[in-house]
Amino acid sequence: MIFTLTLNPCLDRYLYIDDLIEDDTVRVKKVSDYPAGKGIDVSRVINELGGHSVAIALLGGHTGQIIQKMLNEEGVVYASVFTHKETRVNTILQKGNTQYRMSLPGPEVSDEEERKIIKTIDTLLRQGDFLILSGSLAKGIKSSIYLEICKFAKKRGAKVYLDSDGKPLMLGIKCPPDGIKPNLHEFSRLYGKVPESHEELKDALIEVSKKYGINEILLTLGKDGALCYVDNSLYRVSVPEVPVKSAVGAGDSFLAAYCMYREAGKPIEEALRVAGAASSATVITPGTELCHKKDVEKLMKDVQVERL
Ligand SMILES: O=P(O)(O)OC[C@@]1(O)O[C@H](CO)[C@@H](O)[C@@H]1O
Repeated sequence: MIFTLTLNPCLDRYLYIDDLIEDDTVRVKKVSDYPAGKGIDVSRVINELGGHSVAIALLGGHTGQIIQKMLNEEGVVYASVFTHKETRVNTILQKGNTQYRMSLPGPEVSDEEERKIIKTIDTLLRQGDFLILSGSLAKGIKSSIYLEICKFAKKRGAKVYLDSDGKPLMLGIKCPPDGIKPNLHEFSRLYGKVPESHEELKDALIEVSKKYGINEILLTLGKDGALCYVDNSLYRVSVPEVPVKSAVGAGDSFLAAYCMYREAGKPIEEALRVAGAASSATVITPGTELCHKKDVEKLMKDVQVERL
């Protein structure tokens, strides 16, 4: 089974506007809401592709109830620890193809709520399961939480993937997780500088993998696809040029499809191909609707996976 963990979920609210003018009223043409947060996005993509996962999340208040309702409607299985504090609403201003993404800090989480989440994972996780730890941490959650969860999950024999940033990522990789899915900014912070060429990027991937003992690094590069280092081999994933509707969640879609295929025992190349197709399919879909299975199937033939 695949479990995703979202410690700072959100409702992604898109406000479609024609103009953003200083000191003037901005008339919103359309509003669209989606249940989100990186782990929830991963579970929604797995569900859309016909796979199985449980989204473990800390949800709260009216927004938390809305998210639960939306997940129920989509048929996404979740295990939530429910609090009275409002889950955040992340606002995305969409002006044509331009997005302004406002990410909120999230509510204060108590030690007791943190313990309940850990107990939920402890109750559900079995040997051979995949655990995907995704996103930022709500206020009050200690930055070593991913490190702690990773340690006990690995002791239990689960595979752990980490997709975060800043201190939670820097501490979490010390476990180390089996895999990480950084973008170029996050990866550069791990490496210590921005790689200046493609050659340096390849060397950097190997260096980071060896330094921290991370077996799978899935570096997503937006329209340039991905560069991945898995089981001591480098892979380039090239994606087709597609019309961009919203790139929000493209990285989550990559990780979702990859983990779904790996958990099902599929070869690395196949998992990377579907991952590339899922991220492209998300880019052509508006809002945080994420991908549609039919688009993923259609785009598969246009994704190239090359072992370097
Ligand atoms: O603030 P975090 O937890 O880092 O990321 C939250 C978020 O930006 O990530 C998803 C896209 O990856 C969005 O659905 C959501 O709004």
